[in-house]
Amino acid sequence: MEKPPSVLFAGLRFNKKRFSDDIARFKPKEEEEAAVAFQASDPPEVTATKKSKKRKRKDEGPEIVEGFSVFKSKRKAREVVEDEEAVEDGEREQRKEAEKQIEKAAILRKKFGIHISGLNVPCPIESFPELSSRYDCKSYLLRNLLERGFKEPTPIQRQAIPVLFSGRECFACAPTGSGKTLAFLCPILMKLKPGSKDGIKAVILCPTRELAAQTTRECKKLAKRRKFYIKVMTKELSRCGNFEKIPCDILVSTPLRIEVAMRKSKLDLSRVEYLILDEADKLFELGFVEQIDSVVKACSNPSIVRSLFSATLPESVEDLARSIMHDAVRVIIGKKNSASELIKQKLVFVGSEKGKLLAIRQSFAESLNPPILVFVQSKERAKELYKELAFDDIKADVIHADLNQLQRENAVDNFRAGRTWVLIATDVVARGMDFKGVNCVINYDFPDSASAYIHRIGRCGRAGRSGEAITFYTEEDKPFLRNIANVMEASGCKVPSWILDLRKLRKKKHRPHRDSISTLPEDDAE
Ligand SMILES: Nc1ncnc2c1ncn2[C@@H]1O[C@H](COP(=O)(O)OP(=O)(O)OP(=O)(O)O)[C@@H](O)[C@H]1O
Repeated sequence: MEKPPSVLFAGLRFNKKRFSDDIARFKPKEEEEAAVAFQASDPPEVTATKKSKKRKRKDEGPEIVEGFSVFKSKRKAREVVEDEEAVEDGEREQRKEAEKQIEKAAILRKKFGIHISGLNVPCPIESFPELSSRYDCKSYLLRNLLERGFKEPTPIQRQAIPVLFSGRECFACAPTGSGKTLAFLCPILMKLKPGSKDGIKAVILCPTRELAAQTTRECKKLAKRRKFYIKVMTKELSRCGNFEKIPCDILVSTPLRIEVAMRKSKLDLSRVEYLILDEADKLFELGFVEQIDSVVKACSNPSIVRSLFSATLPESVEDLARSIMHDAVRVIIGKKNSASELIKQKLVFVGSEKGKLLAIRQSFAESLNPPILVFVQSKERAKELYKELAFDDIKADVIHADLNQLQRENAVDNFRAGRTWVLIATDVVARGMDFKGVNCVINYDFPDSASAYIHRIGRCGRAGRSGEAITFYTEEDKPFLRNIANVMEASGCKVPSWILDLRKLRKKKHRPHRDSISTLPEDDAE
């Protein structure tokens, strides 16, 4: 099993006074060794060598007291030389091994576009079975991964699993649909003992109930064949659940519900070992940040491992998080804050609100390739567009925050099952939701920021599949085009040069008042 790097230096105990001359001779080497180990990737084999050496030295018996007899000191001198040689050999071997591991890690990272910062970052895994050889991962988990059809780890999984498993805190930024969920669930399941009676051991926070429910489902599938208690925080649980009696190893919640539970129910988070903030940049936005703060405080276990995951992690969020994290590792896959390269992105000028309705109808008439997700700016507009499309013999549905939980769940389930072809949505499903096989995302209303754009279009082009994203824009949206165009260009899409020449805008959010969506003349629409 992988051990912290400090183990590498344990066991070397010299009588410094006695061997001061030798120490002087060895000094430069020690420094060199420290430098190598600082960069080293926790090579497990190296750790093992050192451990056995430590044991051997202990078995050699008590140290000989200087000046005890001439015979003994002669023997001692010979032993010292032998010892030195052995230490030199060991060190050389160790250094060679560490260098090999560093090289291997560098090759893997280059191959998979993994960028890291932080000291002593564990080597990425080459394959899922390596979890078992390197970390003693139980066979049930490998079996579950295989059953889900996951043959190879994705780049974020290759790096984030070893990082979290070895107890390092972590910021992770990887494209939408690249398997971040499994990257944090795997190490949690590997590390925790199932069915513990002494409280919640892992907390996963997500910005929406839909995402919390999805993550819980994913976690249960991965934990199959093990008696983990995995719970999603429902409204009832948060208000009147007695967590002293409810067995729970892993708790998934929105920030609001967990905060209510901390106030109203007996929710003790002091034994939590893993705290994951999924869609972390959203969780650090105004409206969530106070709740997050109280959860972070309540997770008071000194050895807690906290981590942030998102497809978009602005510097401001990293700075804020860095102030609470210890010795965190930063893992970026590909280019930071960029859209998935699997999505073909297109900007379409529609002139006005009326133009949008014509354009979407025309697009559906030409080729309707469901499932299609259509994003609008507000719940009012979602209802309006739904009314319009309902006339058109298209199996459409709508999801927004005005629906009750059951209606929201039904909308998601029907879309997942293919009973709904077109789902009209607000940003409530823009983040994290994994609708399998969405072919096209239409931004009916221009997204309010570059990160909103990345997450919205990221509902297609997931898990290696291709997708298409169409963004309508009007005269009013033109000044904000450049933000989106930059994202498009960074992910390899063609963008007209005039857009890239537009002036940079200071204002990041764009949420204009828009005319209502209707084919009726203005007066009739009133
Ligand atoms: N190793 C793997 N091999 C194949 N598919 C995988 C693998 N890991 C995860 N997936 C699948 O990839 C899809 C996307 O995964 P996930 O939802 O975790 O993405 P994400 O990176 O969290 O995306 P988002 O940023 O949108 O939240 C899921 O359907 C998941 O089952």
